[in-house]
Amino acid sequence: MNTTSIKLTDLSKVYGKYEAVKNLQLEVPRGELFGFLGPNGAGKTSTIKMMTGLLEPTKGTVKVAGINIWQDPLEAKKRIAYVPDQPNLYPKLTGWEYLQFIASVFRIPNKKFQVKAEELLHIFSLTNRVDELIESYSHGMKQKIAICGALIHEPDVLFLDEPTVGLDPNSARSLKKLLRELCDHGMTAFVSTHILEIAEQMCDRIGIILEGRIIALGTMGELREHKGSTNRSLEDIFLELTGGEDQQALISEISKTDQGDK
Ligand SMILES: Nc1ncnc2c1ncn2[C@@H]1O[C@H](COP(=O)(O)OP(=O)(O)OP(=O)(O)O)[C@@H](O)[C@H]1O
Repeated sequence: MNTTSIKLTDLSKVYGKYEAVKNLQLEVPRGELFGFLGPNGAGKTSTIKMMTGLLEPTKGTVKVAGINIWQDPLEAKKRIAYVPDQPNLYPKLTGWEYLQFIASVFRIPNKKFQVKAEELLHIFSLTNRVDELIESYSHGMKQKIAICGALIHEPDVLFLDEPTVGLDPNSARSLKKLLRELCDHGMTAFVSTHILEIAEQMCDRIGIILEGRIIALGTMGELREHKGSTNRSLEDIFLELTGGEDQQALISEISKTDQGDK
């Protein structure tokens, strides 16, 4: 059985003359909850879009669930789901109609759809709002219905861009718990986030991307070991690796000077 769920080989993206993603090599095994971190502009969204068939790579290959997404996009897309940070929904559909629409695209039998949809809506406390138009939903509710839509066809690989931004603490906790359970049952999740606490708490492995290259990869324990200390937080490691520590020191210096000036 092939246990590699995502495989990137030499994946690169050049915009004009700017190399945004540089020769990425990465393997994510089946069932892993992988956290993809990096500062603004590091290349996270470009990478995820290439992995989900939305942006053509300049060079290199992406395999998801053993399928090359650029050679066999239809087959690959049956196995994956992607929730962008600003999901595109249909405002004039109700939440239930939206889920029905997704289920029809994936040809899910009605009975199976009903059970799955009700289960997901319950997890995200949307059951009572499902007959309202999506345009009346709050930002967090829109995000939650997008996540329900992504999970309705039980994808092998789920890509999430900043999934907890806009979610209240209860919903964020439900999402974390659900992702863990789904990954324990064999789904693979590739989650890009700026919220380091989330990556630290829930991801099996973390990859840090900077200027288009993966500069660190491993479990929290491995990242700490690599940096030579067992009790460092992901924030410390991230800031050190991405050069944010210098900025942090500068900010402290400036704020000291400001206070001294008063
Ligand atoms: N369509 C485009 N044309 C030109 N340059 C682009 C385009 N899309 C992204 N870039 C550039 O590529 C680099 C990587 O962008 P990308 O959106 O992948 O980063 P990111 O890590 O997702 O950033 P953020 O955390 O701010 O969302 C940035 O320098 C960005 O300006």
